Amino acid sequence: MDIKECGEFGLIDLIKENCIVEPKSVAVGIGDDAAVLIPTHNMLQLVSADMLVEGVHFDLSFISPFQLGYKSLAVNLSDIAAMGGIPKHVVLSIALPKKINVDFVKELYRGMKNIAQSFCVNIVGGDTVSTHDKIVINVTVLGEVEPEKLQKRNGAKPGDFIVVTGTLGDSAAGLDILLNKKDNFDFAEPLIKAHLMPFPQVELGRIIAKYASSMNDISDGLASEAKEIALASSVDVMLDAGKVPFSTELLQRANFFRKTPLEYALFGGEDYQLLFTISKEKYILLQKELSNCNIKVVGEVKQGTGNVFLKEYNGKFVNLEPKGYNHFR
Ligand SMILES: Nc1ncnc2c1ncn2[C@@H]1O[C@H](COP(=O)(O)OP(=O)(O)OP(=O)(O)O)[C@@H](O)[C@H]1O
Ligand SMILES: Cc1ncc(C[n+]2csc(CCOP(=O)(O)O)c2C)c(N)n1
Ligand SMILES: [Mg+2]
Ligand SMILES: [Mg+2]
Ligand SMILES: [Mg+2]
Repeated sequence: MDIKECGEFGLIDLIKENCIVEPKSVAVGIGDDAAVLIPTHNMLQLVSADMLVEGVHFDLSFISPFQLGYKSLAVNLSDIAAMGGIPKHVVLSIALPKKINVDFVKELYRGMKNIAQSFCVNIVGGDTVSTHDKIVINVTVLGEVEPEKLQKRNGAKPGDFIVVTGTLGDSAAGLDILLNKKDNFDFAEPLIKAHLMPFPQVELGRIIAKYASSMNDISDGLASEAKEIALASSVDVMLDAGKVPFSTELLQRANFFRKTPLEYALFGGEDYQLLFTISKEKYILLQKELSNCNIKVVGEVKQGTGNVFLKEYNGKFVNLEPKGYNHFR
């Protein structure tokens, strides 16, 4: 069905089913001038927003509407994970060209509701408007965190380890495959999945939050995110190239790509893994709690003034420019 037949209100009617998965904290959901939410006693409230623009963040020739819906929420839940919090609600605003098909919108929301359900997040409202050309999706996410678990970017201390979750560079390598329209080899599948459907590290973030001194999620690349922690904490960060964790898919097929795994990890972005600092004593406690350890020390925090240095494979230290993804460069 054409979107013109359905209209703005018909569209909202289609969207509003199955939006509330955890009704205890929602007094009013979709259907009024504003949603009414019931915060949990003694919890700090977190709010964050990230927008996705067609042609900048996604290309409809290689992302399905389901995947786009999923990813739009995933990148936002990742920011709540980076604060050590629990995502609770999302507000979804979409701008759609008139030529779009209603089935596209249904699939988009199926992707959104799929991830919302698995993270027990309510869709409590949004806005629907038309655009002349490109699709724009804006997500505002609301979350909660205990005051003692709140993780900011400014708590890194000299002597801390700097640590990442998961593997890095997969998403940027996956994007390269998609952009260059290379044939889909078996090994490419997990890399492409890392790009199209990143998994926000909420559960790990909750555990790390008990021990870490600062945290960030990796949207713009390791170099850029490390710089944000270094600047906010007024310290220097020393990253060790030899310690950056890579997936076997990326490592074994490194020759296949235009860039090295390290370049993808440092400057690629969209990994949506967590980068955090932690004292050496607390790192031992964290490792004990995470028996199936999916974290890796990639360097150390030193006294300083906001610089990031990289120990290259040859042992030489270089000043690392935060030349990750930057919208206006
Ligand atoms: N247009 C804006 N108006 C007000 N605040 C903004 C605006 N854009 C960004 N911010 C704020 O700037 C800070 C940094 O935002 P930024 O988007 O760089 O972080 P991020 O969401 O973690 O990264 P990314 O967008 O790459 O995932 C946040 O506090 C954010 O709320
Ligand atoms: C078609 C297409 N071209 C390029 C990219 C790469 N890209 C876009 S935004 C971004 C950083 C994160 O965004 P933000 O900082 O806005 O959160 C990256 C790495 C993509 N995903 N799709
Ligand atoms: Mg942002
Ligand atoms: Mg972030
Ligand atoms: Mg960014």
